[in-house]
Amino acid sequence: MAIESFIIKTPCSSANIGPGFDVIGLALSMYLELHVTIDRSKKTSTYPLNCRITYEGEGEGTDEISLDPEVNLLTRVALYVLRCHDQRSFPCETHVHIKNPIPLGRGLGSSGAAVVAGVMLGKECGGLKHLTRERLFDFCLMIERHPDNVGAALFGGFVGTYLMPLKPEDAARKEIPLSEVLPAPAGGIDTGIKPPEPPIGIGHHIKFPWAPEIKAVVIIPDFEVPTAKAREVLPAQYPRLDVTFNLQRIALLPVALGQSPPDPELIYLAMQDKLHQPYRQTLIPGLTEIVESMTPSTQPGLLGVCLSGAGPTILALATANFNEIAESIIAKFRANNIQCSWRLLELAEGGTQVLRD
Ligand SMILES: Nc1ncnc2c1ncn2[C@@H]1O[C@H](COP(=O)(O)OP(=O)(O)OP(=O)(O)O)[C@@H](O)[C@H]1O
Ligand SMILES: N[C@@H](CCO)C(=O)O
Repeated sequence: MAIESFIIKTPCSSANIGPGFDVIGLALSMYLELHVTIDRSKKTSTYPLNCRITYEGEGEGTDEISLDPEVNLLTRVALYVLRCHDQRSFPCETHVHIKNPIPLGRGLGSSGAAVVAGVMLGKECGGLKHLTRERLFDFCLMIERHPDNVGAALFGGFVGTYLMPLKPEDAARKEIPLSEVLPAPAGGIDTGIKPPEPPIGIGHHIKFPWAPEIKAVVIIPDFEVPTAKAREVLPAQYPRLDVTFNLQRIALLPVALGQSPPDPELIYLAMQDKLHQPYRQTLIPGLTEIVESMTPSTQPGLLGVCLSGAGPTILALATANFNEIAESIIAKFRANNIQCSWRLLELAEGGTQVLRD
């Protein structure tokens, strides 16, 4: 067949869910889509690396989204996977049309979704059938070092994620990133040299049950907080009491959110945090007030509220009165001169899918 086409569909995600900093991820029903066409009848291409990128959605036409395949986050990641398998460029001629409804830099895992869709694009374009989802997770972790968003976007559902310590010989490899997020994927600009393959089994995940009554209200402020900036405000060390506070709640969280019918008081308690939200208040005016004032007793239907990922989006888990809950949070942001939009989302169970006719 001269023309091959497929769609890669990856959910957005909310990380942390309060106490589970860099551990817990929740895949939600807003999807990044890549509509890919490979026209193998073409023997040469005028596009760099044989790849034409078109884009619609969040960030369209801005500097944040490059249409150069060596620069765009999604295609850079795909090239990293291809180059680890001795393929220097995309098949001739590849067209990737990106449809992205996930707002950038808002705490809904836009970069995690781009990284996951990118590794899947590399696998599909390269015909790399041997790459399992677990192995693709290793590739994702070479680019986005915290596993919560990428774990949820790749595997779907409500997940706990964890990293295995690198072996001493891998930790000594200069090209294995030890920082949180690489400025460029391992291997970087094409030097003609095969980039370093990720160590095997860097990251793992476990799926938790999710009560079907629970929906996610996401309130999205109209400004960005880049994840790197939201990590810079965190301290290098924490008081023991604060760590214990989070450990006690993270032990409750997966049980509390899996029980049907949900217990609002238990969930509210289980979603509290002292490790990242108090520090991020400096970047997100109104955050502490929202988290402290929104309770199941003041808002019927509400289960719990937290910062989504690195923010500024607020995640409210609820079983009813979604509109009232969203309006109440929007009013608190408005008092700080911040405008918001909101969406009602559901658990995205399946993770990243590749759809073919
Ligand atoms: N579909 C995409 N295509 C290309 N680049 C993207 C895409 N989605 C996100 N990005 C890149 O990722 C950056 C946002 O990443 P960042 O980690 O700061 O925020 P986030 O992933 O939205 O939030 P969080 O990690 O807190 O959930 C954007 O500025 C853009 O450079
Ligand atoms: N766990 C990460 C998620 C953001 O990508 C953080 O809170 O910084």
